[in-house]
Amino acid sequence: MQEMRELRAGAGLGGHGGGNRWQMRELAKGEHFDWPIIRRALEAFVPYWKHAILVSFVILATSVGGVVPAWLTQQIIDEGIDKRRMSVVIFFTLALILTAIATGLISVLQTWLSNLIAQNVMADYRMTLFRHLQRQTVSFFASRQAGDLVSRVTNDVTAIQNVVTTTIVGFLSNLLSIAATLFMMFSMNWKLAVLAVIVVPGFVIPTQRVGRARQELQAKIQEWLSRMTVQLSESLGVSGALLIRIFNRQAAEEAQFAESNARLRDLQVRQALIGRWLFMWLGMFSSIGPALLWGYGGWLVIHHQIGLGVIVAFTTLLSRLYGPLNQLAQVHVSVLSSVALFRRIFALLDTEPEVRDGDVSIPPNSVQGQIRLEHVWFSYPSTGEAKAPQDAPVRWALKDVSLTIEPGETVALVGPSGAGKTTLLNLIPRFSDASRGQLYLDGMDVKSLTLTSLRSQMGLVPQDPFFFHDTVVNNLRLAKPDATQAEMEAACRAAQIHDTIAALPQGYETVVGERGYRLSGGERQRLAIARVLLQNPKIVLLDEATSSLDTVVERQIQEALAVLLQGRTAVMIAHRLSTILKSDKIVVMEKGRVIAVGTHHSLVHHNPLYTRLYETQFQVEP
Ligand SMILES: Nc1ncnc2c1ncn2[C@@H]1O[C@H](COP(=O)(O)OP(=O)(O)OP(=O)(O)O)[C@@H](O)[C@H]1O
Repeated sequence: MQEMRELRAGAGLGGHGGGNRWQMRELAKGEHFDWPIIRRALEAFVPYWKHAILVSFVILATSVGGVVPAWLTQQIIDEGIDKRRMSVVIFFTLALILTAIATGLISVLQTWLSNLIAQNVMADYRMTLFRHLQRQTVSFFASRQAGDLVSRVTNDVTAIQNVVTTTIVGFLSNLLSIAATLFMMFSMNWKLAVLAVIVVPGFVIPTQRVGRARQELQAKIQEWLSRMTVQLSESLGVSGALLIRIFNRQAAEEAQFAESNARLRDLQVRQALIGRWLFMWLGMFSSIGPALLWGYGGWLVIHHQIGLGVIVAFTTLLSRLYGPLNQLAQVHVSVLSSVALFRRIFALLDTEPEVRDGDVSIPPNSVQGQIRLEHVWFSYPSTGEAKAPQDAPVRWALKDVSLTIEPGETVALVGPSGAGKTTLLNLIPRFSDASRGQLYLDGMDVKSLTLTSLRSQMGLVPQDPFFFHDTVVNNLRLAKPDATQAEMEAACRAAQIHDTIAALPQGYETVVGERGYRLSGGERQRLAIARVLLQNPKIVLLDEATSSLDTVVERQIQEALAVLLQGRTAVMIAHRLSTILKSDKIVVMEKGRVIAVGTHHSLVHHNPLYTRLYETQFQVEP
């Protein structure tokens, strides 16, 4: 629930409007003025210091420009109209028009500059985050929700816009506006200025209090809304609907919905009323303030202490005092919500990649393909929601695994679910590093090699191969960017997939993947094999699909595999008897340990676990 709320809070911060302020307040809850974070956040603005200085001058000009019309109006009334001097009236009227044009132009400049800074800082952060995420290991992504990461890179960063416009520019322009207004008021008439300032608490305090009450209600509304949304999406989805009907939960579901429905209704009525009272109060005050001004100011005019123009000027200045004061009173919320946002961004930036790059670069296909594991132990780091308590015993996914795979050998990893087969396979391309022990490629410690050169030596056929939403050609070219059409077709022929691709609507130019043309499981596997063939690595890592396939597809895959394995070192998580029979060596794993190594014949009647797997799990082709 908390995570969802964080997501929502992050999601909405880019926009403007009523809910936005609530979300900022929600984010700011429990936050404090964390100076190191504020300093680090400001560092991102350093490259744009010239723009920042310029924008400060522009804000100063807008603030001063905002009070000038009040002074000009006073001049028109007191020096022009009152003294019947038309030339003065014309002069100051023109000045009024020019000021309006000038402030309009300056405000455009301000918007342009502040957006330029915000968008640049945002683009910098997006790039830094994306680059940083590219350096993370696969298990980093396994332990996080994809949606959360996407939201950090998009929404959290988008919220930086808010930091610039609301927090920095807002703070500065409100402060300067108030200063300019007060200066103007006190220089016109200090007595009236004091009266105007006395009225301030009447404006600011109720707005603050009612604002807080509204936000608390809004928090409750959001909570009930989210409960309702969860219930709706669960109960109106096929699986949920099925579950509800099987367990006869319709009545209970209705009761639950009725409760959130009623709560929402009551809360929203209350929220609407709170708003009404505030508007009534503010409406009243925005009339009472000027009324008091007119009353007292009128007395001063009658006693010849001020001109009529001063009162008129004061009434326009009043709005320039109360609005900014109100906003300034809320600035701590936007500062704190910005701190919370940057804290989230920095937390992500500070996660060190689990796998560090080595220095030694080996040319592609220069290795023999010997893989050696020496006393390898591995435990998955616990992160996020799955974080284990400090004193919890380490859960080893691999325990003291020692194994040598000779060049050109085909090795099948077998074992029950959770035995550690995938974990072992993932250590070879360094998707993760062993917690203890060493892994060698041709006698070289894999940690000493650069990740790029290490990975270019090996091809991977995962259990459920993934293709980008792109053409077949571009998905194939991931393996070899300069592959010619002929090379690609040759690889696809060898992998028994050419005919299938040729028959697609646009042949090799058909878009496949996520929302493109859906290839079947067997087709995906063969296309993945073609991709590895194109890459032509010395080492092949393969996670065989568990699903049963029909005879034709099965034969096609076996033929494709036969080509793939020729002259290469292969480590396969095997599920099919035919694959296992073809391998030179079978490694039997259980609970993270290697319990036996041998051929099918040496194991089948001598290793009880292997015998059991053989009898129950290995899929025998029809
Ligand atoms: N990302 C992860 N985070 C934490 N634990 C994990 C992670 N992936 C796997 N494990 C745990 O590590 C152990 C070994 O898992 P692994 O996936 O290597 O087994 P496997 O033999 O490949 O199983 P299967 O045949 O079901 O895929 C299991 O206990 C599993 O729960």
